[in-house]
Amino acid sequence: MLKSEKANAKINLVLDVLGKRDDGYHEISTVFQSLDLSDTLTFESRSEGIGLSSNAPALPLNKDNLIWQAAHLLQSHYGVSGGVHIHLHKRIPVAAGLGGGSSDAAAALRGLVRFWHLPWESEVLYALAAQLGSDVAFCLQGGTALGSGRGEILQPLPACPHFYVVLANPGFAVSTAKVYQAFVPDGPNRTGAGGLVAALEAGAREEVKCGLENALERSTFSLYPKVRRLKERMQKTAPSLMCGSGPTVFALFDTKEDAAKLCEQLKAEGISAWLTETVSASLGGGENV
Ligand SMILES: C[C@](O)(CO)[C@H](O)COP(=O)(O)OP(=O)(O)OC[C@H]1O[C@@H](n2ccc(N)nc2=O)[C@H](O)[C@@H]1O
Ligand SMILES: Nc1ncnc2c1ncn2[C@@H]1O[C@H](COP(=O)(O)OP(=O)(O)OP(=O)(O)O)[C@@H](O)[C@H]1O
Repeated sequence: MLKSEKANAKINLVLDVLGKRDDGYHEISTVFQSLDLSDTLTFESRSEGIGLSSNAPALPLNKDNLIWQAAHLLQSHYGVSGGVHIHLHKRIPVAAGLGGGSSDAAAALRGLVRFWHLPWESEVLYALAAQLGSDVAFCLQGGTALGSGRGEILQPLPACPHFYVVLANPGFAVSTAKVYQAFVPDGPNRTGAGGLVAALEAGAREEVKCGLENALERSTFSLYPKVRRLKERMQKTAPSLMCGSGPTVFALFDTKEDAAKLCEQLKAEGISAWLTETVSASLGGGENV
Protein backbone atom coordinates (compact mmCIF):
# COMPACT_ATOMS: atom_id res chain seq x y z
CA MET A 1 0.00 0.00 0.00
CA LEU A 2 1.19 3.55 -0.77
CA LYS A 3 0.97 6.19 1.93
CA SER A 4 1.25 9.94 1.52
CA GLU A 5 1.99 12.96 3.67
CA LYS A 6 1.50 16.69 3.04
CA ALA A 7 4.39 19.14 3.55
CA ASN A 8 3.02 22.68 4.04
CA ALA A 9 4.91 25.87 3.22
CA LYS A 10 5.51 28.41 6.03
CA ILE A 11 5.88 32.16 6.32
CA ASN A 12 7.23 34.25 9.20
CA LEU A 13 4.75 36.96 10.27
CA VAL A 14 7.57 38.46 12.36
CA LEU A 15 11.26 37.61 12.20
CA ASP A 16 13.50 39.46 14.63
CA VAL A 17 17.24 38.74 14.68
CA LEU A 18 18.63 39.24 18.19
CA GLY A 19 22.32 38.59 17.55
CA LYS A 20 24.98 36.21 16.27
CA ARG A 21 25.85 33.17 18.38
CA ASP A 22 29.20 31.48 18.92
CA ASP A 23 28.08 28.47 16.83
CA GLY A 24 27.61 30.72 13.75
CA TYR A 25 23.79 30.69 13.90
CA HIS A 26 21.71 33.74 14.80
CA GLU A 27 19.43 33.98 17.81
CA ILE A 28 15.96 34.81 16.48
CA SER A 29 12.44 35.49 17.69
CA THR A 30 9.86 34.63 15.06
CA VAL A 31 6.16 33.95 14.56
CA PHE A 32 5.78 31.02 12.18
CA GLN A 33 2.58 30.45 10.18
CA SER A 34 1.70 27.47 7.96
CA LEU A 35 0.18 27.92 4.52
CA ASP A 36 -2.10 25.64 2.55
CA LEU A 37 0.43 25.50 -0.33
CA SER A 38 2.09 22.10 0.03
CA ASP A 39 4.31 19.39 -1.44
CA THR A 40 3.22 15.74 -1.24
CA LEU A 41 5.45 12.83 -0.23
CA THR A 42 4.37 9.28 -1.18
CA PHE A 43 5.98 6.28 0.52
CA GLU A 44 6.40 2.83 -0.99
CA SER A 45 8.04 -0.18 0.63
CA ARG A 46 11.28 -1.64 -0.71
CA SER A 47 13.59 -4.24 0.74
CA GLU A 48 16.47 -1.95 1.68
CA GLY A 49 17.96 1.53 1.30
CA ILE A 50 16.31 4.89 0.67
CA GLY A 51 15.24 5.78 -2.88
CA LEU A 52 13.96 9.17 -4.01
CA SER A 53 12.15 10.46 -7.09
CA SER A 54 10.58 13.85 -7.79
CA ASN A 55 8.74 15.92 -10.38
CA ALA A 56 11.27 18.74 -9.68
CA PRO A 57 14.23 18.21 -12.02
CA ALA A 58 16.73 20.49 -10.24
CA LEU A 59 16.53 18.85 -6.80
CA PRO A 60 19.17 16.37 -5.60
CA LEU A 61 17.79 12.82 -5.26
CA ASN A 62 20.58 11.57 -2.98
CA LYS A 63 21.82 12.20 0.57
CA ASP A 64 21.84 15.95 -0.12
CA ASN A 65 18.05 15.92 -0.10
CA LEU A 66 16.60 16.71 3.33
CA ILE A 67 14.01 13.94 2.84
CA TRP A 68 16.81 11.38 2.45
CA GLN A 69 18.52 12.75 5.58
CA ALA A 70 15.26 12.59 7.60
CA ALA A 71 14.61 8.98 6.52
CA HIS A 72 18.20 8.01 7.30
CA LEU A 73 18.13 9.57 10.79
CA LEU A 74 14.88 7.77 11.62
CA GLN A 75 16.09 4.46 10.19
CA SER A 76 19.32 4.65 12.21
CA HIS A 77 17.68 5.78 15.46
CA TYR A 78 15.10 2.98 15.48
CA GLY A 79 17.19 0.32 13.68
CA VAL A 80 14.61 -0.05 10.91
CA SER A 81 15.66 -2.96 8.68
CA GLY A 82 13.39 -2.35 5.66
CA GLY A 83 13.86 0.33 3.02
CA VAL A 84 11.57 2.91 1.45
CA HIS A 85 11.06 4.69 -1.85
CA ILE A 86 9.77 8.26 -1.46
CA HIS A 87 8.28 10.26 -4.32
CA LEU A 88 8.22 14.04 -3.83
CA HIS A 89 5.58 16.02 -5.71
CA LYS A 90 7.02 19.55 -5.43
CA ARG A 91 4.71 22.57 -5.55
CA ILE A 92 6.51 24.91 -3.10
CA PRO A 93 9.10 27.00 -4.96
CA VAL A 94 12.69 25.96 -4.06
CA ALA A 95 15.08 28.25 -2.11
CA ALA A 96 12.27 30.79 -1.93
CA GLY A 97 12.05 31.45 1.84
CA LEU A 98 8.96 29.23 2.20
CA GLY A 99 10.68 26.42 4.12
CA GLY A 100 10.03 23.85 1.39
CA GLY A 101 12.97 21.56 2.11
CA SER A 102 12.39 21.84 5.88
CA SER A 103 8.73 20.95 5.46
CA ASP A 104 9.59 17.97 3.25
CA ALA A 105 12.00 16.74 5.94
CA ALA A 106 9.32 17.14 8.64
CA ALA A 107 6.74 15.34 6.48
CA ALA A 108 9.24 12.51 5.95
CA LEU A 109 9.62 12.16 9.74
CA ARG A 110 5.82 12.23 10.33
CA GLY A 111 5.02 9.96 7.40
CA LEU A 112 7.71 7.38 8.09
CA VAL A 113 6.77 7.06 11.77
CA ARG A 114 3.37 5.82 10.53
CA PHE A 115 4.75 3.91 7.54
CA TRP A 116 7.26 1.96 9.65
CA HIS A 117 4.83 1.64 12.62
CA LEU A 118 7.25 3.45 14.96
CA PRO A 119 6.18 5.02 18.27
CA TRP A 120 5.38 8.77 18.20
CA GLU A 121 8.08 9.94 20.64
CA SER A 122 7.94 13.74 20.52
CA GLU A 123 11.28 14.28 22.23
CA VAL A 124 13.10 12.04 19.75
CA LEU A 125 11.33 13.51 16.71
CA TYR A 126 11.95 17.14 17.71
CA ALA A 127 15.63 16.36 18.40
CA LEU A 128 15.97 14.76 14.94
CA ALA A 129 14.11 17.71 13.41
CA ALA A 130 16.55 20.19 14.99
CA GLN A 131 19.48 18.22 13.52
CA LEU A 132 17.96 18.57 10.05
CA GLY A 133 17.51 22.37 10.10
CA SER A 134 16.29 25.31 12.17
CA ASP A 135 12.80 25.41 10.56
CA VAL A 136 12.13 21.65 10.67
CA ALA A 137 10.80 21.53 14.25
CA PHE A 138 8.10 24.08 13.39
CA CYS A 139 7.25 22.22 10.18
CA LEU A 140 6.75 19.06 12.24
CA GLN A 141 3.82 20.68 14.09
CA GLY A 142 2.66 23.54 11.86
CA GLY A 143 -0.14 26.01 12.57
CA THR A 144 0.98 29.19 14.37
CA ALA A 145 3.92 29.20 16.82
CA LEU A 146 6.55 31.42 18.38
CA GLY A 147 10.10 30.29 17.57
CA SER A 148 13.22 31.20 19.54
CA GLY A 149 16.82 30.00 19.81
CA ARG A 150 17.83 29.44 16.18
CA GLY A 151 14.11 28.86 15.48
CA GLU A 152 13.84 25.34 16.86
CA ILE A 153 12.50 26.21 20.34
CA LEU A 154 8.72 26.48 19.97
CA GLN A 155 5.90 27.90 22.06
CA PRO A 156 2.26 27.50 21.02
CA LEU A 157 0.33 30.63 20.03
CA PRO A 158 -3.39 31.17 19.40
CA ALA A 159 -4.24 30.32 15.79
CA CYS A 160 -3.79 33.27 13.44
CA PRO A 161 -7.05 34.72 12.06
CA HIS A 162 -7.65 33.30 8.58
CA PHE A 163 -6.10 35.21 5.67
CA TYR A 164 -5.89 34.62 1.94
CA VAL A 165 -2.23 34.94 0.99
CA VAL A 166 -0.67 35.96 -2.31
CA LEU A 167 2.92 34.81 -2.84
CA ALA A 168 5.09 36.46 -5.49
CA ASN A 169 8.52 35.23 -6.49
CA PRO A 170 11.03 37.23 -8.55
CA GLY A 171 12.39 34.06 -10.21
CA PHE A 172 15.77 33.48 -8.59
CA ALA A 173 16.97 31.44 -5.59
CA VAL A 174 18.38 32.98 -2.41
CA SER A 175 20.83 31.29 -0.02
CA THR A 176 19.64 31.54 3.60
CA ALA A 177 23.25 31.36 4.87
CA LYS A 178 24.28 34.28 2.62
CA VAL A 179 21.38 36.44 3.85
CA TYR A 180 22.22 35.79 7.53
CA GLN A 181 25.90 36.53 6.78
CA ALA A 182 24.89 39.93 5.35
CA PHE A 183 22.78 40.79 8.41
CA VAL A 184 23.81 43.99 10.22
CA PRO A 185 21.97 44.86 13.48
CA ASP A 186 19.95 48.10 13.32
CA GLY A 187 20.13 49.22 16.94
CA PRO A 188 17.57 49.14 19.74
CA ASN A 189 14.49 50.38 17.80
CA ARG A 190 13.16 46.97 16.84
CA THR A 191 9.55 46.17 17.58
CA GLY A 192 10.19 42.42 17.95
CA ALA A 193 7.58 39.70 18.13
CA GLY A 194 5.68 41.12 21.16
CA GLY A 195 3.20 43.26 19.20
CA LEU A 196 2.25 40.46 16.86
CA VAL A 197 1.91 37.96 19.69
CA ALA A 198 -0.44 40.40 21.48
CA ALA A 199 -2.46 40.80 18.26
CA LEU A 200 -2.79 37.02 17.95
CA GLU A 201 -3.81 36.71 21.59
CA ALA A 202 -6.51 39.34 21.01
CA GLY A 203 -7.57 37.75 17.71
CA ALA A 204 -7.14 41.23 16.19
CA ARG A 205 -6.73 40.72 12.44
CA GLU A 206 -6.01 44.40 11.58
CA GLU A 207 -3.23 44.47 14.21
CA VAL A 208 -1.77 41.28 12.74
CA LYS A 209 -1.56 43.05 9.37
CA CYS A 210 0.09 46.10 11.00
CA GLY A 211 2.60 43.99 12.95
CA LEU A 212 4.34 42.28 10.00
CA GLU A 213 8.13 42.73 10.28
CA ASN A 214 11.19 40.87 8.99
CA ALA A 215 14.69 41.93 10.08
CA LEU A 216 16.23 39.96 7.19
CA GLU A 217 14.56 42.21 4.61
CA ARG A 218 17.41 44.74 4.81
CA SER A 219 20.04 42.06 4.07
CA THR A 220 18.12 40.51 1.20
CA PHE A 221 17.11 43.90 -0.24
CA SER A 222 20.75 45.05 -0.23
CA LEU A 223 21.88 41.84 -1.96
CA TYR A 224 18.91 41.74 -4.37
CA PRO A 225 17.24 45.17 -4.91
CA LYS A 226 14.61 43.50 -7.10
CA VAL A 227 13.08 41.96 -3.95
CA ARG A 228 12.58 45.42 -2.41
CA ARG A 229 10.85 46.58 -5.61
CA LEU A 230 8.61 43.50 -5.56
CA LYS A 231 7.60 44.22 -1.96
CA GLU A 232 6.91 47.89 -2.77
CA ARG A 233 4.73 46.76 -5.69
CA MET A 234 2.71 44.39 -3.46
CA GLN A 235 2.50 46.84 -0.55
CA LYS A 236 0.53 49.26 -2.76
CA THR A 237 -2.33 46.74 -2.66
CA ALA A 238 -2.09 44.98 0.72
CA PRO A 239 0.10 44.54 3.83
CA SER A 240 3.16 42.66 2.54
CA LEU A 241 6.40 41.15 3.87
CA MET A 242 9.33 39.13 2.60
CA CYS A 243 9.07 35.39 3.42
CA GLY A 244 11.92 34.15 5.68
CA SER A 245 15.24 34.90 3.98
CA GLY A 246 13.44 35.65 0.70
CA PRO A 247 13.09 36.25 -2.15
CA THR A 248 9.33 35.43 -2.13
CA VAL A 249 7.06 38.22 -0.84
CA PHE A 250 3.63 37.57 0.68
CA ALA A 251 0.55 39.80 0.97
CA LEU A 252 -2.42 39.25 3.31
CA PHE A 253 -6.08 39.61 2.26
CA ASP A 254 -9.48 39.27 3.92
CA THR A 255 -11.25 38.14 0.76
CA LYS A 256 -10.41 35.61 -1.92
CA GLU A 257 -11.62 38.00 -4.62
CA ASP A 258 -9.14 40.75 -3.68
CA ALA A 259 -6.30 38.22 -3.37
CA ALA A 260 -7.13 36.65 -6.74
CA LYS A 261 -7.14 40.10 -8.35
CA LEU A 262 -3.58 40.89 -7.20
CA CYS A 263 -2.45 37.39 -8.17
CA GLU A 264 -3.78 37.85 -11.72
CA GLN A 265 -2.27 41.36 -11.97
CA LEU A 266 1.16 40.05 -10.94
CA LYS A 267 0.97 37.20 -13.45
CA ALA A 268 0.01 39.69 -16.18
CA GLU A 269 3.18 41.64 -15.23
CA GLY A 270 5.23 38.45 -15.77
CA ILE A 271 5.77 37.72 -12.06
CA SER A 272 5.27 34.16 -10.72
CA ALA A 273 2.40 34.31 -8.23
CA TRP A 274 0.33 31.89 -6.16
CA LEU A 275 -2.93 32.27 -4.26
CA THR A 276 -3.03 30.29 -1.02
CA GLU A 277 -4.33 30.73 2.55
CA THR A 278 -3.25 30.35 6.15
CA VAL A 279 -3.94 27.00 7.84
CA SER A 280 -4.31 26.58 11.57
CA ALA A 281 -5.13 22.90 11.93
CA SER A 282 -2.43 20.50 13.04
CA LEU A 283 -0.55 19.15 10.08
CA GLY A 284 -0.14 15.68 8.72
CA GLY A 285 -2.89 15.11 6.22
CA GLY A 286 -1.49 11.62 5.82
CA GLU A 287 -3.58 9.16 3.86
CA ASN A 288 -3.47 5.82 2.18
CA VAL A 289 -3.64 6.07 -1.60
C1 LIG B 1 15.02 32.26 7.51
C2 LIG B 1 14.28 31.14 8.23
O1 LIG B 1 13.67 30.29 7.28
C3 LIG B 1 13.17 31.76 9.09
O2 LIG B 1 12.30 30.79 9.62
C4 LIG B 1 15.21 30.34 9.12
O3 LIG B 1 15.83 31.14 10.09
C5 LIG B 1 16.23 29.54 8.35
O4 LIG B 1 16.03 28.22 8.68
P1 LIG B 1 16.68 26.99 7.83
O5 LIG B 1 16.56 27.26 6.38
O6 LIG B 1 16.07 25.75 8.41
O7 LIG B 1 18.17 27.18 8.22
P2 LIG B 1 19.31 26.07 8.51
O8 LIG B 1 19.26 25.07 7.41
O9 LIG B 1 19.24 25.62 9.92
O10 LIG B 1 20.59 26.99 8.34
C6 LIG B 1 21.05 27.47 7.11
C7 LIG B 1 22.07 28.56 7.39
O11 LIG B 1 21.38 29.77 7.78
C8 LIG B 1 22.04 30.42 8.83
N1 LIG B 1 21.15 30.53 10.00
C9 LIG B 1 20.00 29.80 10.06
C10 LIG B 1 19.14 29.94 11.14
C11 LIG B 1 19.51 30.85 12.17
N2 LIG B 1 18.70 31.02 13.23
N3 LIG B 1 20.65 31.55 12.08
C12 LIG B 1 21.48 31.42 11.00
O12 LIG B 1 22.52 32.09 10.94
C13 LIG B 1 23.30 29.62 9.12
O13 LIG B 1 24.33 30.18 8.37
C14 LIG B 1 22.99 28.25 8.57
O14 LIG B 1 24.14 27.60 8.14
N1 LIG C 1 13.38 18.29 -0.35
C1 LIG C 1 13.95 19.45 -0.68
N2 LIG C 1 13.19 20.43 -1.22
C2 LIG C 1 13.78 21.62 -1.52
N3 LIG C 1 15.07 21.91 -1.38
C3 LIG C 1 15.85 20.95 -0.87
C4 LIG C 1 15.33 19.70 -0.50
N4 LIG C 1 16.33 18.98 0.00
C5 LIG C 1 17.44 19.73 -0.09
N5 LIG C 1 17.17 20.93 -0.62
C6 LIG C 1 18.14 22.02 -0.86
O1 LIG C 1 17.87 23.06 0.12
C7 LIG C 1 18.10 24.35 -0.45
C8 LIG C 1 17.04 25.30 0.11
O2 LIG C 1 15.78 24.94 -0.40
P1 LIG C 1 14.40 25.27 0.33
O3 LIG C 1 13.34 25.20 -0.70
O4 LIG C 1 14.24 24.47 1.56
O5 LIG C 1 14.69 26.79 0.72
P2 LIG C 1 13.92 27.81 1.59
O6 LIG C 1 12.44 27.65 1.36
O7 LIG C 1 14.48 29.16 1.33
O8 LIG C 1 14.25 27.35 3.07
P3 LIG C 1 14.08 28.17 4.42
O9 LIG C 1 12.89 29.08 4.27
O10 LIG C 1 13.86 27.06 5.42
O11 LIG C 1 15.37 28.90 4.60
C9 LIG C 1 18.02 24.18 -1.96
O12 LIG C 1 19.20 24.71 -2.49
C10 LIG C 1 17.91 22.69 -2.21
O13 LIG C 1 18.86 22.19 -3.15
